[in-house]
Amino acid sequence: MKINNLPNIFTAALPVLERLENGGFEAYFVGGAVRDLLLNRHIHDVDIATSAYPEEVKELFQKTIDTGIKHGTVTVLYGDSSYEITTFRTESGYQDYRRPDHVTFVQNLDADLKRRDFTINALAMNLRGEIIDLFDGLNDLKNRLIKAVGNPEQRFHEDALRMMRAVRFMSQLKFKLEDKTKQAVKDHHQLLKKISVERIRDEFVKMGIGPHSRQAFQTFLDTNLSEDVPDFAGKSDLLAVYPKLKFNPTEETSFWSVIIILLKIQDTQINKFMRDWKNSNAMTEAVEKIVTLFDLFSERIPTDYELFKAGKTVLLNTIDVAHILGQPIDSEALVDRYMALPIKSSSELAIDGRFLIKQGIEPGPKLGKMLNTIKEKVIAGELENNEEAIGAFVAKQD
Ligand SMILES: Nc1ccn([C@@H]2O[C@H](COP(=O)(O)OP(=O)(O)OP(=O)(O)O)[C@@H](O)[C@H]2O)c(=O)n1
Ligand SMILES: [Mg+2]
Repeated sequence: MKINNLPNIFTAALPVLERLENGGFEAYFVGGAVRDLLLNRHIHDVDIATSAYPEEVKELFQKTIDTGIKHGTVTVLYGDSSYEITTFRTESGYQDYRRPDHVTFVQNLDADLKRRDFTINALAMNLRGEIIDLFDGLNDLKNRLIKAVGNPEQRFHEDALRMMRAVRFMSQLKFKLEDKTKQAVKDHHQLLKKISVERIRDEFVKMGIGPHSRQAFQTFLDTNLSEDVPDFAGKSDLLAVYPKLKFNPTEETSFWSVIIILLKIQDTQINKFMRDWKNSNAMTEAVEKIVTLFDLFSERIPTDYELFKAGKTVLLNTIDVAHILGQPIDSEALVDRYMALPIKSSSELAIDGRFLIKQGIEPGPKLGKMLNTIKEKVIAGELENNEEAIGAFVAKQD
Protein backbone atom coordinates (compact mmCIF):
# COMPACT_ATOMS: atom_id res chain seq x y z
CA MET A 1 0.00 0.00 0.00
CA LYS A 2 1.25 3.45 -0.91
CA ILE A 3 -0.07 6.84 0.17
CA ASN A 4 0.36 9.42 -2.58
CA ASN A 5 -0.80 12.70 -1.15
CA LEU A 6 0.74 12.99 2.28
CA PRO A 7 -0.68 15.67 4.59
CA ASN A 8 1.56 18.64 5.39
CA ILE A 9 2.51 17.36 8.80
CA PHE A 10 4.28 14.46 7.03
CA THR A 11 5.72 16.37 4.07
CA ALA A 12 7.25 18.88 6.48
CA ALA A 13 9.09 15.96 8.09
CA LEU A 14 10.32 14.39 4.83
CA PRO A 15 13.66 16.29 4.84
CA VAL A 16 14.33 14.76 8.28
CA LEU A 17 13.84 11.23 6.95
CA GLU A 18 15.87 12.10 3.85
CA ARG A 19 18.77 13.33 5.90
CA LEU A 20 18.76 10.11 7.93
CA GLU A 21 18.62 8.01 4.75
CA ASN A 22 21.41 10.05 3.12
CA GLY A 23 23.45 9.40 6.24
CA GLY A 24 23.14 5.71 5.48
CA PHE A 25 20.40 4.89 7.96
CA GLU A 26 16.85 3.64 7.73
CA ALA A 27 14.05 5.91 8.90
CA TYR A 28 10.26 5.55 9.08
CA PHE A 29 7.18 7.24 10.38
CA VAL A 30 5.74 5.02 13.12
CA GLY A 31 3.02 4.71 15.69
CA GLY A 32 -0.11 6.80 16.13
CA ALA A 33 0.57 9.15 13.21
CA VAL A 34 0.51 6.36 10.62
CA ARG A 35 -2.61 4.86 12.20
CA ASP A 36 -4.39 8.21 12.28
CA LEU A 37 -3.36 9.02 8.71
CA LEU A 38 -5.02 5.80 7.51
CA LEU A 39 -8.11 6.49 9.61
CA ASN A 40 -8.30 10.05 8.31
CA ARG A 41 -8.05 11.37 11.84
CA HIS A 42 -6.39 14.53 13.06
CA ILE A 43 -2.65 13.96 13.50
CA HIS A 44 -1.07 15.81 16.42
CA ASP A 45 2.54 14.75 16.01
CA VAL A 46 4.67 12.41 13.95
CA ASP A 47 7.18 10.04 15.50
CA ILE A 48 10.15 8.68 13.62
CA ALA A 49 12.01 5.39 14.12
CA THR A 50 15.52 4.93 12.76
CA SER A 51 18.44 2.53 12.65
CA ALA A 52 20.77 5.41 13.66
CA TYR A 53 21.96 5.49 17.26
CA PRO A 54 21.07 8.59 19.28
CA GLU A 55 24.63 9.94 18.96
CA GLU A 56 24.44 9.51 15.20
CA VAL A 57 21.11 11.32 15.05
CA LYS A 58 22.61 14.19 17.02
CA GLU A 59 25.49 14.47 14.56
CA LEU A 60 23.10 14.81 11.62
CA PHE A 61 20.99 17.65 13.03
CA GLN A 62 21.90 21.05 14.39
CA LYS A 63 19.25 21.46 17.05
CA THR A 64 18.51 18.43 19.20
CA ILE A 65 17.31 17.77 22.73
CA ASP A 66 18.24 14.69 24.76
CA THR A 67 14.68 13.70 25.55
CA GLY A 68 15.22 10.10 26.52
CA ILE A 69 18.68 9.14 25.39
CA LYS A 70 18.62 6.03 27.59
CA HIS A 71 15.56 4.80 25.76
CA GLY A 72 16.96 5.86 22.43
CA THR A 73 14.93 9.02 21.90
CA VAL A 74 16.30 12.32 20.64
CA THR A 75 14.07 15.28 19.84
CA VAL A 76 15.08 17.02 16.64
CA LEU A 77 14.01 20.61 16.02
CA TYR A 78 13.56 21.09 12.31
CA GLY A 79 11.71 23.86 10.48
CA ASP A 80 8.81 24.92 12.68
CA SER A 81 8.37 21.50 14.26
CA SER A 82 10.03 19.05 16.58
CA TYR A 83 10.26 15.32 16.04
CA GLU A 84 10.93 12.49 18.43
CA ILE A 85 13.41 10.22 16.71
CA THR A 86 13.84 6.86 18.40
CA THR A 87 16.42 4.23 17.57
CA PHE A 88 15.00 0.81 16.62
CA ARG A 89 14.87 -1.09 19.86
CA THR A 90 13.40 -3.95 21.75
CA GLU A 91 12.51 -3.61 25.37
CA SER A 92 13.67 -6.41 27.56
CA GLY A 93 13.43 -7.25 31.22
CA TYR A 94 10.28 -5.53 32.43
CA GLN A 95 10.84 -6.54 36.04
CA ASP A 96 8.15 -4.23 37.38
CA TYR A 97 5.51 -4.41 34.63
CA ARG A 98 6.07 -0.75 33.97
CA ARG A 99 9.16 0.31 32.19
CA PRO A 100 11.85 -1.65 30.52
CA ASP A 101 14.90 -2.16 32.74
CA HIS A 102 16.99 -1.58 29.70
CA VAL A 103 16.42 -1.25 26.02
CA THR A 104 18.36 -3.12 23.41
CA PHE A 105 18.97 -1.28 20.19
CA VAL A 106 18.37 -3.40 17.13
CA GLN A 107 19.33 -2.93 13.53
CA ASN A 108 16.05 -3.60 11.80
CA LEU A 109 12.55 -2.23 11.81
CA ASP A 110 10.90 -5.65 12.22
CA ALA A 111 12.17 -6.18 15.76
CA ASP A 112 11.10 -2.65 16.67
CA LEU A 113 7.56 -3.09 15.40
CA LYS A 114 7.26 -6.46 17.12
CA ARG A 115 7.52 -4.93 20.60
CA ARG A 116 4.65 -2.47 20.04
CA ASP A 117 1.27 -2.81 21.71
CA PHE A 118 -1.39 -3.20 19.02
CA THR A 119 -1.31 -4.13 15.34
CA ILE A 120 -2.82 -0.78 14.34
CA ASN A 121 0.02 0.93 16.22
CA ALA A 122 2.68 -1.26 14.64
CA LEU A 123 2.46 0.15 11.13
CA ALA A 124 5.34 2.09 9.62
CA MET A 125 5.61 4.33 6.57
CA ASN A 126 8.72 5.28 4.64
CA LEU A 127 9.38 8.62 2.98
CA ARG A 128 7.86 7.42 -0.28
CA GLY A 129 4.53 6.84 1.49
CA GLU A 130 4.83 3.05 1.40
CA ILE A 131 3.19 1.31 4.33
CA ILE A 132 5.03 -1.49 6.10
CA ASP A 133 2.50 -3.85 7.65
CA LEU A 134 4.07 -6.88 9.32
CA PHE A 135 1.20 -7.85 11.62
CA ASP A 136 -1.88 -7.40 9.46
CA GLY A 137 -2.56 -4.02 11.02
CA LEU A 138 -4.20 -2.73 7.84
CA ASN A 139 -6.74 -5.51 8.00
CA ASP A 140 -7.44 -4.77 11.67
CA LEU A 141 -7.85 -1.10 10.81
CA LYS A 142 -10.40 -2.10 8.17
CA ASN A 143 -12.22 -4.40 10.58
CA ARG A 144 -11.91 -1.84 13.37
CA LEU A 145 -10.14 -4.17 15.79
CA ILE A 146 -7.75 -3.53 18.66
CA LYS A 147 -5.51 -6.58 18.59
CA ALA A 148 -2.24 -7.13 20.43
CA VAL A 149 0.90 -7.70 18.39
CA GLY A 150 1.82 -11.36 18.83
CA ASN A 151 1.14 -12.76 22.29
CA PRO A 152 -1.23 -10.41 24.18
CA GLU A 153 -0.22 -11.72 27.62
CA GLN A 154 3.40 -10.92 26.87
CA ARG A 155 2.49 -7.41 25.65
CA PHE A 156 0.52 -6.71 28.84
CA HIS A 157 3.28 -8.06 31.08
CA GLU A 158 5.72 -5.72 29.38
CA ASP A 159 3.50 -2.73 30.15
CA ALA A 160 0.22 -3.23 31.99
CA LEU A 161 -0.94 0.26 31.04
CA ARG A 162 -1.56 -1.18 27.58
CA MET A 163 -4.75 -2.77 28.96
CA MET A 164 -6.09 0.71 29.67
CA ARG A 165 -4.81 1.88 26.29
CA ALA A 166 -6.90 -0.90 24.71
CA VAL A 167 -10.18 0.47 26.11
CA ARG A 168 -9.04 4.03 25.46
CA PHE A 169 -8.50 3.29 21.76
CA MET A 170 -11.86 1.47 21.62
CA SER A 171 -13.51 4.69 22.72
CA GLN A 172 -11.46 7.13 20.66
CA LEU A 173 -11.54 5.11 17.44
CA LYS A 174 -14.88 3.30 17.81
CA PHE A 175 -13.09 -0.05 17.60
CA LYS A 176 -13.82 -3.49 19.10
CA LEU A 177 -11.39 -5.44 21.25
CA GLU A 178 -10.27 -8.64 19.54
CA ASP A 179 -11.29 -11.79 21.48
CA LYS A 180 -7.86 -13.14 22.49
CA THR A 181 -6.66 -9.68 23.45
CA LYS A 182 -9.80 -9.17 25.54
CA GLN A 183 -9.34 -12.54 27.23
CA ALA A 184 -5.77 -11.59 28.13
CA VAL A 185 -7.00 -8.37 29.75
CA LYS A 186 -9.56 -10.40 31.72
CA ASP A 187 -6.85 -12.80 32.85
CA HIS A 188 -4.32 -10.14 33.83
CA HIS A 189 -6.26 -7.05 34.91
CA GLN A 190 -4.55 -7.19 38.32
CA LEU A 191 -1.30 -6.12 36.68
CA LEU A 192 -2.81 -2.64 36.49
CA LYS A 193 -2.12 -2.28 40.23
CA LYS A 194 1.57 -1.85 39.34
CA ILE A 195 0.88 1.24 37.24
CA SER A 196 0.90 4.78 38.61
CA VAL A 197 -2.50 6.38 39.09
CA GLU A 198 -1.50 9.36 36.93
CA ARG A 199 -0.88 7.17 33.90
CA ILE A 200 -4.10 5.20 34.47
CA ARG A 201 -6.04 8.44 34.89
CA ASP A 202 -4.80 9.90 31.63
CA GLU A 203 -5.98 6.82 29.71
CA PHE A 204 -9.23 6.64 31.69
CA VAL A 205 -10.10 10.24 30.85
CA LYS A 206 -9.26 9.76 27.17
CA MET A 207 -11.61 6.79 27.24
CA GLY A 208 -14.29 8.78 29.05
CA ILE A 209 -14.43 11.64 26.58
CA GLY A 210 -14.01 9.56 23.44
CA PRO A 211 -16.96 9.17 21.06
CA HIS A 212 -17.47 5.49 21.99
CA SER A 213 -16.98 5.74 25.72
CA ARG A 214 -20.11 3.83 26.70
CA GLN A 215 -19.02 0.77 24.70
CA ALA A 216 -15.45 1.05 25.96
CA PHE A 217 -16.67 1.41 29.54
CA GLN A 218 -18.63 -1.84 29.16
CA THR A 219 -15.38 -3.59 28.25
CA PHE A 220 -13.59 -1.81 31.12
CA LEU A 221 -16.20 -3.45 33.40
CA ASP A 222 -16.39 -6.84 31.62
CA THR A 223 -12.64 -7.34 31.86
CA ASN A 224 -12.57 -6.31 35.54
CA LEU A 225 -10.09 -3.53 34.86
CA SER A 226 -12.48 -1.47 36.99
CA GLU A 227 -11.47 -3.54 40.04
CA ASP A 228 -7.90 -2.25 39.89
CA VAL A 229 -8.36 1.50 39.68
CA PRO A 230 -8.88 3.88 42.64
CA ASP A 231 -12.21 3.65 44.52
CA PHE A 232 -13.98 1.45 41.94
CA ALA A 233 -13.48 -2.02 43.46
CA GLY A 234 -16.76 -3.72 44.32
CA LYS A 235 -18.75 -0.94 42.62
CA SER A 236 -19.45 -2.61 39.29
CA ASP A 237 -23.23 -2.63 39.95
CA LEU A 238 -23.32 1.16 40.24
CA LEU A 239 -20.93 1.62 37.31
CA ALA A 240 -23.01 -0.71 35.11
CA VAL A 241 -25.33 2.25 34.50
CA TYR A 242 -22.60 4.06 32.55
CA PRO A 243 -22.95 2.08 29.30
CA LYS A 244 -26.70 2.81 29.40
CA LEU A 245 -26.31 6.59 29.65
CA LYS A 246 -28.14 8.82 27.17
CA PHE A 247 -24.99 10.44 25.76
CA ASN A 248 -21.20 10.16 25.90
CA PRO A 249 -19.48 12.88 27.91
CA THR A 250 -17.31 15.17 25.81
CA GLU A 251 -15.80 17.23 28.65
CA GLU A 252 -13.50 15.91 31.35
CA THR A 253 -15.46 17.77 34.06
CA SER A 254 -18.69 16.15 32.88
CA PHE A 255 -17.08 12.71 32.80
CA TRP A 256 -15.87 12.90 36.42
CA SER A 257 -19.16 14.41 37.58
CA VAL A 258 -21.16 11.60 35.97
CA ILE A 259 -18.90 8.97 37.56
CA ILE A 260 -19.25 10.58 40.99
CA ILE A 261 -23.03 10.76 40.68
CA LEU A 262 -23.27 7.12 39.56
CA LEU A 263 -21.07 6.04 42.47
CA LYS A 264 -23.35 8.01 44.83
CA ILE A 265 -20.32 9.67 46.43
CA GLN A 266 -21.27 12.09 49.21
CA ASP A 267 -20.42 15.79 48.76
CA THR A 268 -17.88 15.58 51.56
CA GLN A 269 -16.12 12.64 49.90
CA ILE A 270 -15.74 14.13 46.41
CA ASN A 271 -12.47 15.78 47.31
CA LYS A 272 -10.98 12.51 48.53
CA PHE A 273 -12.20 10.66 45.44
CA MET A 274 -10.70 13.23 43.09
CA ARG A 275 -7.43 13.19 45.02
CA ASP A 276 -7.30 9.39 44.98
CA TRP A 277 -7.33 9.76 41.19
CA LYS A 278 -4.57 12.39 41.43
CA ASN A 279 -6.69 15.06 39.83
CA SER A 280 -5.65 18.72 39.98
CA ASN A 281 -7.21 21.12 42.48
CA ALA A 282 -8.81 23.04 39.63
CA MET A 283 -10.46 19.90 38.24
CA THR A 284 -11.59 18.87 41.73
CA GLU A 285 -13.14 22.26 42.46
CA ALA A 286 -14.93 22.39 39.12
CA VAL A 287 -16.39 18.93 39.61
CA GLU A 288 -17.47 19.67 43.20
CA LYS A 289 -19.42 22.71 42.01
CA ILE A 290 -21.12 20.78 39.21
CA VAL A 291 -22.15 17.85 41.42
CA THR A 292 -23.45 20.22 44.10
CA LEU A 293 -25.58 22.14 41.61
CA PHE A 294 -26.77 18.87 40.07
CA ASP A 295 -27.94 17.68 43.51
CA LEU A 296 -29.76 20.97 43.99
CA PHE A 297 -31.46 20.60 40.57
CA SER A 298 -32.68 17.16 41.60
CA GLU A 299 -34.39 18.59 44.67
CA ARG A 300 -35.88 21.88 43.53
CA ILE A 301 -35.64 24.82 41.18
CA PRO A 302 -32.66 27.01 42.11
CA THR A 303 -33.14 30.63 43.16
CA ASP A 304 -31.68 33.48 41.13
CA TYR A 305 -29.05 33.94 43.80
CA GLU A 306 -28.04 30.27 43.53
CA LEU A 307 -27.75 30.63 39.75
CA PHE A 308 -25.61 33.72 40.26
CA LYS A 309 -23.37 31.89 42.73
CA ALA A 310 -22.94 28.92 40.38
CA GLY A 311 -21.91 31.11 37.43
CA LYS A 312 -22.37 30.46 33.74
CA THR A 313 -19.72 27.77 33.23
CA VAL A 314 -20.86 25.63 36.15
CA LEU A 315 -24.48 26.07 35.08
CA LEU A 316 -23.78 24.95 31.51
CA ASN A 317 -21.62 22.05 32.69
CA THR A 318 -24.32 20.91 35.10
CA ILE A 319 -26.94 21.04 32.35
CA ASP A 320 -24.56 18.93 30.24
CA VAL A 321 -24.27 16.37 33.06
CA ALA A 322 -28.06 16.24 33.48
CA HIS A 323 -28.45 15.58 29.75
CA ILE A 324 -25.89 12.78 29.82
CA LEU A 325 -27.68 11.18 32.79
CA GLY A 326 -31.07 11.59 31.14
CA GLN A 327 -32.29 13.73 34.03
CA PRO A 328 -35.29 15.82 32.93
CA ILE A 329 -34.39 19.47 33.31
CA ASP A 330 -35.69 22.67 31.75
CA SER A 331 -32.29 23.85 30.62
CA GLU A 332 -33.63 26.59 28.36
CA ALA A 333 -35.54 28.21 31.22
CA LEU A 334 -32.50 27.99 33.48
CA VAL A 335 -30.20 29.59 30.92
CA ASP A 336 -32.79 32.30 30.16
CA ARG A 337 -33.07 33.05 33.86
CA TYR A 338 -29.31 33.20 34.21
CA MET A 339 -28.96 35.51 31.21
CA ALA A 340 -31.62 37.79 32.67
CA LEU A 341 -29.82 38.21 36.01
CA PRO A 342 -29.27 41.93 36.71
CA ILE A 343 -25.61 41.23 37.52
CA LYS A 344 -23.46 38.20 36.66
CA SER A 345 -20.56 38.90 39.01
CA SER A 346 -20.04 40.85 42.24
CA SER A 347 -17.87 43.38 40.40
CA GLU A 348 -20.93 44.48 38.43
CA LEU A 349 -22.59 45.76 41.58
CA ALA A 350 -22.97 49.58 41.30
CA ILE A 351 -21.57 50.14 44.80
CA ASP A 352 -18.85 48.75 47.04
CA GLY A 353 -17.75 48.90 50.69
CA ARG A 354 -16.35 52.42 50.35
CA PHE A 355 -19.74 53.66 49.19
CA LEU A 356 -21.35 52.20 52.34
CA ILE A 357 -18.71 53.82 54.56
CA LYS A 358 -19.51 57.17 52.95
CA GLN A 359 -23.13 56.46 53.80
CA GLY A 360 -22.12 56.30 57.45
CA ILE A 361 -21.84 52.56 57.95
CA GLU A 362 -18.88 51.55 60.07
CA PRO A 363 -16.38 49.10 58.63
CA GLY A 364 -16.85 45.63 60.15
CA PRO A 365 -19.11 42.59 60.00
CA LYS A 366 -22.23 44.75 59.73
CA LEU A 367 -20.92 46.34 56.55
CA GLY A 368 -20.19 42.96 55.04
CA LYS A 369 -23.67 41.75 55.86
CA MET A 370 -25.23 44.87 54.34
CA LEU A 371 -23.19 44.42 51.18
CA ASN A 372 -24.48 40.87 50.87
CA THR A 373 -28.09 41.87 51.47
CA ILE A 374 -27.78 44.50 48.75
CA LYS A 375 -26.29 41.98 46.36
CA GLU A 376 -29.05 39.44 47.02
CA LYS A 377 -31.74 42.09 46.57
CA VAL A 378 -30.23 43.33 43.33
CA ILE A 379 -29.98 39.76 41.97
CA ALA A 380 -33.57 39.03 43.04
CA GLY A 381 -34.68 42.16 41.14
CA GLU A 382 -35.94 43.79 44.34
CA LEU A 383 -33.44 46.62 44.24
CA GLU A 384 -32.18 48.58 41.27
CA ASN A 385 -28.46 48.36 40.62
CA ASN A 386 -27.54 52.07 40.91
CA GLU A 387 -26.10 54.34 43.62
CA GLU A 388 -29.32 56.30 44.04
CA ALA A 389 -31.60 53.35 44.68
CA ILE A 390 -29.04 51.57 46.84
CA GLY A 391 -28.30 54.78 48.80
CA ALA A 392 -32.01 55.19 49.53
CA PHE A 393 -32.23 51.56 50.63
CA VAL A 394 -29.25 51.98 52.99
CA ALA A 395 -30.73 55.15 54.49
CA LYS A 396 -33.94 53.26 55.33
CA GLN A 397 -32.10 50.56 57.34
CA ASP A 398 -32.08 50.77 61.19
N1 LIG B 1 2.50 1.35 26.26
C1 LIG B 1 2.84 1.59 25.02
C2 LIG B 1 2.86 2.92 24.54
C3 LIG B 1 3.22 3.13 23.23
N2 LIG B 1 3.55 2.12 22.41
C4 LIG B 1 3.97 2.35 21.01
O1 LIG B 1 4.42 3.69 20.87
C5 LIG B 1 3.63 4.41 19.93
C6 LIG B 1 3.46 5.87 20.36
O2 LIG B 1 2.89 5.92 21.65
P1 LIG B 1 1.85 7.03 22.11
O3 LIG B 1 2.19 8.34 21.53
O4 LIG B 1 1.70 6.91 23.59
O5 LIG B 1 0.46 6.52 21.53
P2 LIG B 1 -0.16 6.70 20.10
O6 LIG B 1 -0.48 5.34 19.57
O7 LIG B 1 0.72 7.55 19.25
O8 LIG B 1 -1.53 7.42 20.39
P3 LIG B 1 -1.80 9.00 20.59
O9 LIG B 1 -2.51 9.42 19.36
O10 LIG B 1 -2.66 9.08 21.78
O11 LIG B 1 -0.50 9.68 20.78
C7 LIG B 1 2.33 3.61 19.85
O12 LIG B 1 1.65 3.81 18.64
C8 LIG B 1 2.83 2.19 20.00
O13 LIG B 1 3.40 1.73 18.80
C9 LIG B 1 3.53 0.82 22.89
O14 LIG B 1 3.81 -0.12 22.14
N3 LIG B 1 3.18 0.57 24.19
MG1 LIG C 1 1.50 9.51 19.85
